[in-house]
Amino acid sequence: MRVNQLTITQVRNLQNPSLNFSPRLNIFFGPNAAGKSSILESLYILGNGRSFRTTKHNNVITENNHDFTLFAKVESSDINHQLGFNRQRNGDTTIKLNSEPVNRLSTLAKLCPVQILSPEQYDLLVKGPGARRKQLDWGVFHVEHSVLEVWQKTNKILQHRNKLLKQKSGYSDVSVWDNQLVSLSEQVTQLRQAYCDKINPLFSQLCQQFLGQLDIKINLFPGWTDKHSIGLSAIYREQFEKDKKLGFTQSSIQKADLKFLIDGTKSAGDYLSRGQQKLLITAFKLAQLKVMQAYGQQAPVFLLDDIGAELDERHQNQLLDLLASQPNNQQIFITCVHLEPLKPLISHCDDLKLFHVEHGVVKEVAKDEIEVYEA
Ligand SMILES: Nc1ncnc2c1ncn2[C@@H]1O[C@H](COP(=O)(O)OP(=O)(O)OP(=O)(O)O)[C@@H](O)[C@H]1O
Repeated sequence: MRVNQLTITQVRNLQNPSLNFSPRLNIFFGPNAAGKSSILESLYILGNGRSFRTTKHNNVITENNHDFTLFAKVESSDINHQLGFNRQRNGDTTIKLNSEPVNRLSTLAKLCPVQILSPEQYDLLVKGPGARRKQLDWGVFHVEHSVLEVWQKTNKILQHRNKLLKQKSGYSDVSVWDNQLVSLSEQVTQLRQAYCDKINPLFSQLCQQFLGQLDIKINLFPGWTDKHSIGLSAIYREQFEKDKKLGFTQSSIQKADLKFLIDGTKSAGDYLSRGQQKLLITAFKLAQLKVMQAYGQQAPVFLLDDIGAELDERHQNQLLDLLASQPNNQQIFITCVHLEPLKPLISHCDDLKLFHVEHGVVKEVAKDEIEVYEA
């Protein structure tokens, strides 16, 4: 998938730019607080319906305005589409695809897969399991769209079961749902496990590149522990009284987690330095990108926010080499303050666009003009 054109209206400090992008590499450079990340935020919203920086949509709307609008021309599976996204301060959202209203965010996600690596995500290992599960499920969905229906059914039954548990219903009433719940939970787990099996060799290889000889792998925790291999049905039977007391199902796909383990046992979050954790997350995101390139319906747009901020020179160069070796159908958007470290990537790539951003004004700059800005 690629974004060919984007018009941004009333997003943060941006002065309503209308931008034509390169299908390969787009670099936004300029001083702090210029508006660079706000452009990536707009691209991210196109594919996810929400920001990666805030859970509050209203923060994205330019102060003293009522709404923001994004209008994009995108190419998805070789078909051109026009995509519009408008969000009002009162929460009303209108999404239009080729002038037709879109009611489901999953339609956006299928059409415009967007992956991001930003400083906000470097603490993924030490955050709660929810953030890791989100990353996992994002990857599973983009390799196997059918998982969405299974998730939705599973979550509906879980909600119903939890309601009965809260009402202190008896075992016979609650367990009516268990067979179906177990079967659906196993389907979700199988798809998650299949994704982990796909990503692990690519992830380990990238970790070796970034972190040296450490043996790091991803392990899926399905959401329950089955020490005696009794199966989920028996676990539900065993845990019923405790579930009833708590008022919810303790063992479920909603408790799943991705464990990043060193030598199969040590938790990477407890063992690695902050810097190493950042490299691990970078390797994980790149592995997700590679899985999608290999198995997904289409390659996602890859956003790299503040590329120079968190990595030392050697690792930044490794990342840039990896970006330079991405396949031709991989569209990349990068933000940075200074272009100097990116010069090898810039000279290597023929099909790139550079944009200078300052005080919310975005201006396309030719390769031979950049010295003026870097002076
Ligand atoms: N709702 C808003 N309305 C107007 N301006 C806003 C709004 N929200 C944030 N801003 C301002 O927009 C500017 C753009 O921030 P942004 O994070 O996009 O810049 P940046 O170029 O990525 O900066 P950095 O290099 O420091 O990460 C900031 O000055 C911020 O204070």
